[in-house]
Amino acid sequence: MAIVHRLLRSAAAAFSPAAAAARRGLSALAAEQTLERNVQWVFLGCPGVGKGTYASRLSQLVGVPHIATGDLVREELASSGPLSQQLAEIVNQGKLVSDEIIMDLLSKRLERGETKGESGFILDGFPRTVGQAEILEGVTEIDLVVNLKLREDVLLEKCLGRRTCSQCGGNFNIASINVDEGNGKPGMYMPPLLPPANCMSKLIIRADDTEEVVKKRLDIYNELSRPVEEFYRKRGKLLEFDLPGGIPESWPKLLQALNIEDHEDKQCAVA
Ligand SMILES: Nc1ncnc2c1ncn2[C@@H]1O[C@H](COP(=O)(O)OP(=O)(O)O)[C@@H](O)[C@H]1O
Repeated sequence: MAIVHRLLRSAAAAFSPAAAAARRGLSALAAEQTLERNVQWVFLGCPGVGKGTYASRLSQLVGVPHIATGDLVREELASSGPLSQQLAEIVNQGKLVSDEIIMDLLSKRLERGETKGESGFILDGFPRTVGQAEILEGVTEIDLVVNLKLREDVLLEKCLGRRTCSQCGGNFNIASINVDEGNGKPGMYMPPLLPPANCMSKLIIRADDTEEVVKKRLDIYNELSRPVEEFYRKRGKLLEFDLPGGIPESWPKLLQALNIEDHEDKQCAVA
């Protein structure tokens, strides 16, 4: 991890073609830390698919940090630091932040984690372009990439239903999705994930979760992030996962696909 954040930082500072060759040379150094370490996974998927929800649950189960670059961007935005105005304009238009800024935020986050003894990670929202995937590949080994998939009309509804508690930071979703396919095809039911009563009056909506901006983010995903799926598919690292429904239905199936047992879930079920 120490190596990963240092290398990401040097990647952030070195965006010239001449630096590309040097970056490739760094991979040998990074390989040292793949011998004995925690998992290094990536979650891909369109806005609203549930990357944050599933990556966060898995990170608790596997014992590695869940690092969402969207959260890092929002923290920076809220900090009213020198970048916040610039970031607000980009994010609220649904556009991508520059690689340089993202690398800088990510390497700082990894560095903070390292001082707390963290190792391994589940990345959510990074890499989002083939360029970012190449940089990541140049600095460390990714073991597995989970590609979460859901139909586009449902994604929009899910984004519009997202709510966050401004006090506890909990993420909820008020959308109740019930797609009836007809023609004998299986429908899809995703119950809302409602907040507890004490969060109800403190719910906020992300500024970029408006219909116009979500549509723009979906377009950008299709243009710039979809090729990242192919990048990892070619390397045999992509696990495709079609979400069958809401969390109660999808979570056990995702664990099954990942070959992971959730003992706590079983204990809860028994209790
Ligand atoms: N890896 C990244 N590269 C560029 N911009 C990013 C990246 N991660 C997050 N962002 C910025 O932060 C915003 C919110 O990210 P995120 O919470 O991951 O959104 P989404 O719900 O669209 O997956 C993005 O629309 C983008 O502006």
